Amino acid sequence: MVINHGVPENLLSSILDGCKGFFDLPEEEKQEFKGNHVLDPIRSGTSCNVSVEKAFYWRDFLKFFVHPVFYSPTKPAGLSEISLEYSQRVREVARGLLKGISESLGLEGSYIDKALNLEQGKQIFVANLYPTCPQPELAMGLPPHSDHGLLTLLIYNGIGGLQIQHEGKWVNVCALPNSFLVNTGDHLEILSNGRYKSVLHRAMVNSKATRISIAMIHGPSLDSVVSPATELLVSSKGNEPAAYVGMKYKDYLELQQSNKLDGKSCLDRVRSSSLATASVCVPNHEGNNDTSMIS
Ligand SMILES: O=C(O)CCC(=O)C(=O)O
Ligand SMILES: [Fe+2]
Repeated sequence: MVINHGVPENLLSSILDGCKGFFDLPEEEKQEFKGNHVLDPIRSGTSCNVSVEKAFYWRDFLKFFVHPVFYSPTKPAGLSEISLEYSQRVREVARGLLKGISESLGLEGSYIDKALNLEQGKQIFVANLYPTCPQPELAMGLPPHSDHGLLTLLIYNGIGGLQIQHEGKWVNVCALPNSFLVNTGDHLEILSNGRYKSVLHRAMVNSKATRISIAMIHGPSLDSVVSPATELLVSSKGNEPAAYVGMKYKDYLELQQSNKLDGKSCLDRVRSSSLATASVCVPNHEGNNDTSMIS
């Protein structure tokens, strides 16, 4: 959790209000921003009432790319301006954290920035709406997953629901007002050769109050091939094997989003140990893919 981050409180509440305004639009207006493919810059949709393998998911979403090129839905009025400002401010916080993380790994502060070309880094705005659910025990907002990027900075409207897995148990996460919850993503795990682990998390629903969360994902540039930092693999104590094979971030995104969301199964595909038995293959988008479940 990050406090004292410098992003004004009124910007946090305006962006949450702006997203609520989007979800409150009439269905046909939201349809204009539906999108289809995982790399469409704006996508929205619902998984409320959809049964995927006996589990009911209860969530509407809006996702749009905000960097290196800024996109935003044109409705409701004002959302585009607020989301531009919010995205820029949060991006600065994320870059600051990545500088500290680089240093914590014994690397130069600018290491991650340079190695993964963060000037062109993919930043994705994901708004989630979890309406009140009559039978929350039968439904889930988002199933267990890890985020694909480096760091996700999350805010929500004061209604709890996020859980992370810690020592095999699901733990409720409550943030202080106006703070950012920070989840480490798969690409930080890969780059750090497992020194940082991506966080397995899920979102629960409730019967009393509608929850809104905004997850801002910060990833490498789409054409960065990410593998463990070589500097971390050689030391005076000897060489450490690379635990993951390199993959282009764009291919990883497509791989993750064209498969059913299932814990950290996408990361498992690039683990070196799994390569003895399976090959990493990138989908061709012709299958029955549900890309709505993952950020
Ligand atoms: O709603 C939440 O708290 C979690 C959202 C999330 O994990 C995501 O959008 O990837
Ligand atoms: Fe997530």
